[in-house]
Amino acid sequence: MSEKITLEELKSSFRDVIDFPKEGIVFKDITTALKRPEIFRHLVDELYEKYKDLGITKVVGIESRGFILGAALAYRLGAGFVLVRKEGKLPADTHKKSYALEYGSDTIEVHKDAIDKGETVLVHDDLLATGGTAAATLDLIKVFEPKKVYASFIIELAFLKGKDALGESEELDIFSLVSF
Ligand SMILES: O=P(O)(O)OC[C@H]1O[C@H](OP(=O)(O)OP(=O)(O)O)[C@H](O)[C@@H]1O
Ligand SMILES: Nc1ncnc2[nH]cnc12
Repeated sequence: MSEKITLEELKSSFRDVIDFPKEGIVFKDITTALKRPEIFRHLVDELYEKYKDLGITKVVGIESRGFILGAALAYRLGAGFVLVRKEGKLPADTHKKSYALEYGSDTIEVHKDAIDKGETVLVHDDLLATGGTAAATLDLIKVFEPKKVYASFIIELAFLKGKDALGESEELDIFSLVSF
C-alpha cells in the first residue's frame, strides 16, 4: 500500500526551474519527486488504484518522461507497454504525427503493430501543459480503433487548458494526480 503522502507534500516534491528550456517557461522538474522512494511508490500506487479494474491491456508511454511511470504502471496492471517516440527512433513501420507543445514543436511515432483493434488503452505522460503532445498521441492511436482510451498525467498545468485541447468525452477519460 501507498505510504501516507499528503497532496501538499506531493506538490512540493516537484521543483520549479525558471526559464528552462526557454525564457518565460517555468519548468516543472519531476526528478526531485522520482528520486524519493516514498514519492515514486506513491505515484505508481495512486495511478494503479485508479486504473486497476478497468481492463486496460496496453499502457502507451510518451517519450521520454512518460516512459518512467508508464512502464511501472503497465507492470502493476499486467498490461503491455507501448512506446510513442520522437521521430526517427522506432525501427519498424510507424504511424506519425506532428504537433506543437508549450516550448516548441515535434513529431511522434508509434509502431503500426503496437495495438490491436478493440484494446483498452491507457495513455500516460508526466505532464499535461498545452495538450499538444497528448492530443497528437490520442490522434495517433485512433487508427487502432481501441474500445476505450484513458489518459493519465502526474501533473496538469491547468492554466494552459490542456484538457480542453484533448476534449474530454465519453470515449476519453482524462486524469491528473496534481494540478497547478
Ligand atoms: O502539453 P504540451 O504542451 O504538449 O507539453 C507536455 C509535454 O512536454 C514534455 O515533453 P518534452 O517534449 O519536453 O519531452 P521529454 O519528456 O523527452 O522531456 C512533457 O513530458 C510532455 O510530453
Ligand atoms: N512547464 C513545463 N514543465 C515541464 N514539462 C513541460 N512540458 C511542457 N511544458 C512543461
